[in-house]
Amino acid sequence: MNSSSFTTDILAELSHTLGQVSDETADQLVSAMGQANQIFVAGGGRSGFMAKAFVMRMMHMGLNAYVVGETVTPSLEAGDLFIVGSGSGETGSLLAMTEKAKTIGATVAAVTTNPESSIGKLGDIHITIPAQAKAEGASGKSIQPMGSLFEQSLLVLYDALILSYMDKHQLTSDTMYGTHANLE
Ligand SMILES: O=C([C@H](O)CO)[C@H](O)[C@H](O)COP(=O)(O)O
Repeated sequence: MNSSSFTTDILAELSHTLGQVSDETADQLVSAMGQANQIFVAGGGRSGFMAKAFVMRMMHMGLNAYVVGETVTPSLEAGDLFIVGSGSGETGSLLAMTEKAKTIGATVAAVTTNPESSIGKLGDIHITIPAQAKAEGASGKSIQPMGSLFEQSLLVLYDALILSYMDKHQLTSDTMYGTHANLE
């Protein structure tokens, strides 16, 4: 098979997977983004790359959003929003952070493949992306290796949340471009 056939298959997987994500829970997260003083997004490995992309867009929209683990990221406080994206919902460092965020009094939003996972169960808001998680093996849910389908779906979901927030707050690409980095 050539790469364009694989592209078609990947897009079909994304469409099928994201078509099953609940609008209701996604809307809950968009509302929480509007209410929080500060927003923290965590993710490991490739899920962490998607967190960085999401935080960049939230910054463009004027939100106080931070990637967990960066040197300039401040303290989480009670009432802040902590968003964790983890396909397995079991990554140890993320589980420890989620437990701490909960103890501090943050609202926890968990995006995982499994609401019954250790991280999923801690979510005040839980969004389920019904993709294959990294250690699931040949699940039949994806032709792609490991957690690729989850990680791609996570980026598209995060971008959909951005569009929803923009729509609710009458933001445009032009206004957001005003906060884009000018040292690049
Ligand atoms: O980078 C990843 C790996 O390549 C799996 O495809 C994962 O995103 C990373 O290991 C974090 O795992 P999850 O917390 O299960 O998303």
